[in-house]
Amino acid sequence: MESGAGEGNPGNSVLLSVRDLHVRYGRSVIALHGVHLDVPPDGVVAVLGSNGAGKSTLLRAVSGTLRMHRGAVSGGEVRYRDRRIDRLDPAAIVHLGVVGVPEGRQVFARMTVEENLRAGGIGAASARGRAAARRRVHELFPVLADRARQRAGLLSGGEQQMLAIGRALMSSPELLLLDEPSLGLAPKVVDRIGAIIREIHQQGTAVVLVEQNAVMALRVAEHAVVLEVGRVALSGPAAELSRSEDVQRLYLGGHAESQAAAQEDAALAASTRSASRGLSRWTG
Ligand SMILES: Nc1ncnc2c1ncn2[C@@H]1O[C@H](COP(=O)(O)OP(=O)(O)OP(=O)(O)O)[C@@H](O)[C@H]1O
Repeated sequence: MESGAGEGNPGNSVLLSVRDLHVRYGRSVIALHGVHLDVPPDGVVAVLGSNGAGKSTLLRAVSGTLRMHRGAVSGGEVRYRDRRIDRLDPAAIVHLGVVGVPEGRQVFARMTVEENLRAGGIGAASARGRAAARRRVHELFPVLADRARQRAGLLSGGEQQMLAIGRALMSSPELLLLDEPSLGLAPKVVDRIGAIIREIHQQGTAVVLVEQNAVMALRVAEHAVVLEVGRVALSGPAAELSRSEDVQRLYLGGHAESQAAAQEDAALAASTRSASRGLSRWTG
């Protein structure tokens, strides 16, 4: 299989490379058992799976935040631009260009929208860089410009999610880690968030998208992996995964229209790529 989700070709075509990653919480919980993931530069990779499969754990291992949750990498490695990052602290990883948006829209509720964005831009290299990032955020999310002086806690759920993503974009990341951005949002808002993630990707930012909403994720992503109890059970191009019987039964079940739409969108995304790639079933 080419670079993308699952096991790929380490090298220049890979921005993020997760190899044989094992993660524990305390002594007794083993959350990941040898996970592989590749993200190409400018790629969007979805990580699907049900509750407790290990999706957030994988993002925490990449963003360096495992320790905040009493977790630790117990084997394998995470490389970003071929540099080992699994022993770095979260601030150093942000500095390299990898920024996460944790599950649950953790905006600073008592601060204004503008103050939230400013907080996200603190690490930006220059005032000019911050201004350019703010322009980009306001273009992607005009509501954040309209509500600049409003307290973030008064925004709707969807607007708070937009603010959380906008705040992450303020440091102009190369790789954005999104943990369940659709959680608890109405279908129309989910569609809007999905469209914005695509736009962010088209502007040149790579994305790892953790989602339980497989319909949305397979529309947005080029590649996807399915985690089952801490292992990669399936990986491949999103178009092929959305045709897979297992994925349809377990994650797209009963949504015939959604399945068709996801397949159509994923096929469209796939048609823009020249190489044809195969679906891998993981057994390890
Ligand atoms: N801080 C923690 N301490 C102990 N166990 C944890 C901790 N965080 C997660 N786990 C366990 O690790 C496993 C993977 O959890 P994780 O949150 O990564 O799954 P997930 O796929 O993101 O699930 P969800 O979609 O429900 O967020 C689960 O068994 C979970 O109970």
